[in-house]
Amino acid sequence: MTTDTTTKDTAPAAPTPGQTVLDARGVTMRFGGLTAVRNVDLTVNSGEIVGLIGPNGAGKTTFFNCLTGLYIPTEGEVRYKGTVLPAKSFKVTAAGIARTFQNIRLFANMTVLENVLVGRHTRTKEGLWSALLRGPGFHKAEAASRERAMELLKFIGLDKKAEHLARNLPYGEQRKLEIARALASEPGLLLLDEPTAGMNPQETRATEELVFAIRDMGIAVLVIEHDMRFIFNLCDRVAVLVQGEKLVEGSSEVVQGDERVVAAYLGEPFEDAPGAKEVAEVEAAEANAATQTDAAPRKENDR
Ligand SMILES: Nc1ncnc2c1ncn2[C@@H]1O[C@H](COP(=O)(O)OP(=O)(O)OP(=O)(O)O)[C@@H](O)[C@H]1O
Repeated sequence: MTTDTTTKDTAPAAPTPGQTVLDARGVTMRFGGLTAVRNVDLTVNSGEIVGLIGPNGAGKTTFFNCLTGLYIPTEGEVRYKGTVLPAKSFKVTAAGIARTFQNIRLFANMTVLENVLVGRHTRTKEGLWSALLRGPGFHKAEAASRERAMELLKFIGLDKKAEHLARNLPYGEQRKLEIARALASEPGLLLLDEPTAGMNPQETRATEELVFAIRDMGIAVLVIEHDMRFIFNLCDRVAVLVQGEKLVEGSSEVVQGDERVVAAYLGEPFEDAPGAKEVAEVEAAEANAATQTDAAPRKENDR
């Protein structure tokens, strides 16, 4: 284990290099008779960007929900920096895990800045009475929060639109704003659920750069995405879920070259896959039958 001898004058989220930030063990989630996630182990270390991929319905979002206190896993344990996570999402955020959602969840009628300020509530110490009475402590805390929120907006390139209503932002910027709001809770681990969904190639490329910059700020990242180019460019490690189970985990090169992943993702049987020969025979027989039907003379009552 590495010993940290540096003084703590850096950003609060900066972890010890190589430290295990997330440690999920044996996570299983059942909904009645359906096992959406089965016995999944996954770690994320500081300084890492880890990808989670898999076909639709593989259990990726359910796994995220198990990590963030939205679901209590049927079995298994999730630790953040060595401590078992509480089973409430706001406590998970306070512990240091922030997330974005597959479907944008902004406050559409609030400004861009206000949306980020909402994300800071787990980091402000001022309580309800302080907020209601609006004493000096409240004003100081509010000014510090606004300053940090503006820093984050500058970081993601939305500072010039701080006073715009969230609903008036183009789609790609709304996704960025979600990331800024998640960062406002000063996480040590950021979970991104399909951050480039609906984006054009330029926006996707910019998001890639943004995720690298977030990692460089000392925040570990776990990202779900269907855009394979994005994932393989970005991630130090990629885990593949198929039907709730982890099929493969490794570097981008290892995962891309794994024929089971290609088969699971593209639904194409790989060479020597069980049943591949039978499928080929059936397809050949069907093609043959179709040719014969086309060639056969029509009967009188077919007209
Ligand atoms: N709350 C729930 N109740 C019952 N079944 C659920 C629930 N949430 C998810 N499921 C089921 O669990 C399985 C995994 O779903 P999940 O959304 O986690 O997959 P996913 O890999 O994130 O898919 P996608 O890539 O399409 O978002 C699916 O069969 C889904 O229908």
